[in-house]
Amino acid sequence: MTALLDTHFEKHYSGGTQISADFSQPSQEFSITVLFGPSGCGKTTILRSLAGLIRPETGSIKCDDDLWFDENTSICLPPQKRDVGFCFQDYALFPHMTVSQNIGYGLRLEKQKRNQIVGEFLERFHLTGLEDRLPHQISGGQQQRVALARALVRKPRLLLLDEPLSALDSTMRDELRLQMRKLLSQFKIPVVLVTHDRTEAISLADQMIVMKEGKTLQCGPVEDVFSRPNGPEVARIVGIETIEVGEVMNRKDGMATIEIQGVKLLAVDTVSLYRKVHVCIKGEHVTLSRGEAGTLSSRNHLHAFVKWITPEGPLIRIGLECGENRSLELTSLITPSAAQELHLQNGSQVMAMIKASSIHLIPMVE
Ligand SMILES: Nc1ncnc2c1ncn2[C@@H]1O[C@H](COP(=O)(O)OP(=O)(O)OP(=O)(O)O)[C@@H](O)[C@H]1O
Repeated sequence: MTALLDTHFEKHYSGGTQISADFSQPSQEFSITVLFGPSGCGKTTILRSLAGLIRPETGSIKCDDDLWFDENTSICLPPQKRDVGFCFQDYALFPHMTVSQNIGYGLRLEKQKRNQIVGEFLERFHLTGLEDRLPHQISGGQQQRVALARALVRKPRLLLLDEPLSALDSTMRDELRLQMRKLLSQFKIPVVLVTHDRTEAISLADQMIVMKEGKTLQCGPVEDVFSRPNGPEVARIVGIETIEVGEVMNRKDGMATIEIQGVKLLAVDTVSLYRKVHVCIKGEHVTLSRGEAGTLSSRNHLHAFVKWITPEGPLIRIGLECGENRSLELTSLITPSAAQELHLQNGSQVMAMIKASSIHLIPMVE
C-alpha cells in the first residue's frame, strides 16, 4: 500500500532552531499518529507544516499522489487546497455563531442539505439540544466536540489535532479522551495528533513519533515505543521510571545476569553482543509483597525499603531503595488497595519483584 502521507522536510527558524520531520503515515483508513515530546521539540511546527500554515525550507510533503510541498519544484499548496481538517488548542470557534452555524461554516451547500448534514453531526457528536447556543454558553468539552465536528464536516482526507484536550479540566479531559477514539473512528480517515501527555498518547495513538529538540528519536507502534524504547532518551521521554546503566555478568539459556549498583538482576537477553546496557524498568512492573510469599512467577526478588510514597491519579508511586546497601533506587506503581493491604509507610521493609521479561535492555556502544 502506498503511504498516505510521506513527510520529509526541515524547517529553519531565525535564531537557529531547526525542526526535521521524517515519517510516513501508512494508512488511508482510520489510524492515529501521535507526535509526542517535550515542549519546544517541534510538534506544532510539523503539524502546521502539514496544514500548509508554515512553509518548510527543504524536503517534500506528499499525500497519496499529490505533492503538497516540494522544495525542488517550489510547490507549496495553501491550506484550502490540501483538504485537511484541523483543530488547534483553543478550538477557535466563532464566538458570535451558534453551535449549528459553527459546524455548518464552510459547507457550501443549499440550506436543506446543509441543515441535514449539520443535524447528523450534532447527533454524532452528542450535541443535539445545544444547536442554538453560542460557544460561551456551552462547556469546554462541548466546545471541543463542536470544533471536532466543524473540522470533520467537510469530509477531509486527513485530520490534524494540536493538543486537542489541553484546554479542558482534568475530569473533562479524562471523559473526552475516552470518547475521542470512538468519535474519530467513525470517519475512517487518518489523524495526526500532537500531545505531550503520556496518558493521551497511550490511549489514542496507533503509531507514535517521539521527538526531542527538533529531531525524531523513535517512530513505531505505540506499544513498541512505550515497551521497547530504542535509547535512554526515549525511555525518559515516555516516562519509564528506572533507567540505569548495568553490566552483563554472565549469559545462560537466553537469560542475562546484570549488575546494577551492586545489585544483580536476571533479564531476558535481548542484547547478546553487548556488555554494557541501559536497564529500563517500568514502575507498574515492580510489584511488592511483605515476605517471600506469592512471588513464584517473578525471577527477581529484592529486599527493599520504602523511601517515599506519592499518590498519582488512580495509583500510588512508591520510591524504593533495594539491595544490601540500599544502592539501587526503583520506583513501583501500585493500586491504593495494594498499598493499604501492605500497610506501607516510609521505612517499611518489603520485597520488590520484577519478572525477567519485564526488564527492557538497551545496548550501549562502548
Ligand atoms: N516563528 C518562530 N520563530 C522562531 N522560532 C520559533 C518560531 N516558532 C517556533 N519556534 C521555535 O521552534 C521550536 C519548536 O516550536 P514548536 O511550537 O513547534 O514546539 P512544540 O513541540 O509544539 O512545543 P509546545 O509543546 O510547547 O507547543 C521551539 O524552540 C520554538 O521556540
